[in-house]
Amino acid sequence: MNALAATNRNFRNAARILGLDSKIEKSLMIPFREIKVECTIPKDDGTLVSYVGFRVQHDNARGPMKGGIRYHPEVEPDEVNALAQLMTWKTAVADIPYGGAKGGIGCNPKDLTTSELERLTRVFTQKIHDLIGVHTDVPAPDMGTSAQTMAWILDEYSKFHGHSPAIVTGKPLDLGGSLGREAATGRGVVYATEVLLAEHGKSVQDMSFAIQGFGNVGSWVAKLLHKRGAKIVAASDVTGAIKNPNGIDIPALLKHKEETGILSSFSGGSAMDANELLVHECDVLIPCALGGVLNRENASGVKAKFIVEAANHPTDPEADEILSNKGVVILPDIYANAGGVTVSYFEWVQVSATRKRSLSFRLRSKVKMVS
Ligand SMILES: NC(=O)C1=CN([C@@H]2O[C@H](COP(=O)(O)OP(=O)(O)OC[C@H]3O[C@@H](n4cnc5c(N)ncnc54)[C@H](OP(=O)(O)O)[C@@H]3O)[C@@H](O)[C@H]2O)C=CC1
Ligand SMILES: O=C(O)CCC(=O)C(=O)O
Repeated sequence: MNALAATNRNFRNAARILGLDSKIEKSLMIPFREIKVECTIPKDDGTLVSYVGFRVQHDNARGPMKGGIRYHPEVEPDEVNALAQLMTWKTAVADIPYGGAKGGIGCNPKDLTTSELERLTRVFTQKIHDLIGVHTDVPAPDMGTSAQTMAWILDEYSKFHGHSPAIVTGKPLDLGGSLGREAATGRGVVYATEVLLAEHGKSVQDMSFAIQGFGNVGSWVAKLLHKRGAKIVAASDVTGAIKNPNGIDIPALLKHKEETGILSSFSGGSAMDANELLVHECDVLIPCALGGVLNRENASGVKAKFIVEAANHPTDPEADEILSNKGVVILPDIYANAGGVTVSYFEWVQVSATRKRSLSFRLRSKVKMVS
């Protein structure tokens, strides 16, 4: 199902349960602003290449709009709209004073060199700099982007608006980033999983896990679950999946992924098709990659008793229904993966407070000098 149709359908159901006024319901389904920009850059060999960048600002009733920037070939307007809407609900569920936004560029970052990625990020920032702001819309990393991407945005934005460390979160520590932001989404997913299992009289040590995606979120989930004694029986990235019924040696897999970038060539397990991971024998399935991966085609084959949505909207509403009828317990994305944006909020407050303190210090020094 189309990502926006799915998100709207879930929202309409929630609005019905809440008894929300139909006019408010309608207004909350229309984004505050949709931005679409052309980003042309010279490649390293001098040829020009063009990409389309998006930023959707969904709602700011509760505070500045907040959400990641994704670099992925499948980035398109409906998906970004859906992700922006989810950010509004997520920041509300986490009770942090933010609204929701999301952005992205339809590109494959693996096909671009570091200098090409830098140029692309800077051009995108030039195109949207007057529509984002430290008190209006604050980007962060998402799929295919990192602290380095945030550093480029910060630097480019600051050329127009003066040094503005609060314009992005998830930035490097040296630029005012927060300790723990990189691990925060995965850590939050693990905390949420522990609480969910405890409610069902279980613990992570008793359970077997399958993890789809081994990037920022998936690798931290695997690392932290493994540390707690959980058995991870399957893991995947875009190159494929591996399984080991006795439990994968996660530190060795992390090292292998870091060194080769290819999870599926890991020798500590047997290879399996990436899609098979979703229907693999396990107690807990944790999708940590793309949206819509659980759908009406594969939902009836899911063996897991629990699904923790670390990715954004990994479960189509149709799959939701099939899985719920099977008694599978699903922990929704807007709760399960809210650890990232929560630490982003701390980073933003921290850097805003530091800047205010340093400005007032400079002002006091000036006043002293004058008197
Ligand atoms: N980063 C954050 O703080 C937050 C992220 N999220 C959500 O979590 C999800 C993952 O984000 P993040 O970890 O940051 O992204 P990354 O880009 O760091 O990692 C994405 C991972 O997914 C893998 N992948 C891509 N396509 C497939 C596929 N078809 N099958 C299996 N694996 C696949 C990638 O493989 P490969 O390594 O080979 O490229 C990579 O390992 C997204 O839905 C994102 O919106 C939610 C909240 C916050
Ligand atoms: O940290 C942030 O501001 C946003 C994280 C994000 O994009 C998400 O939660 O999906």
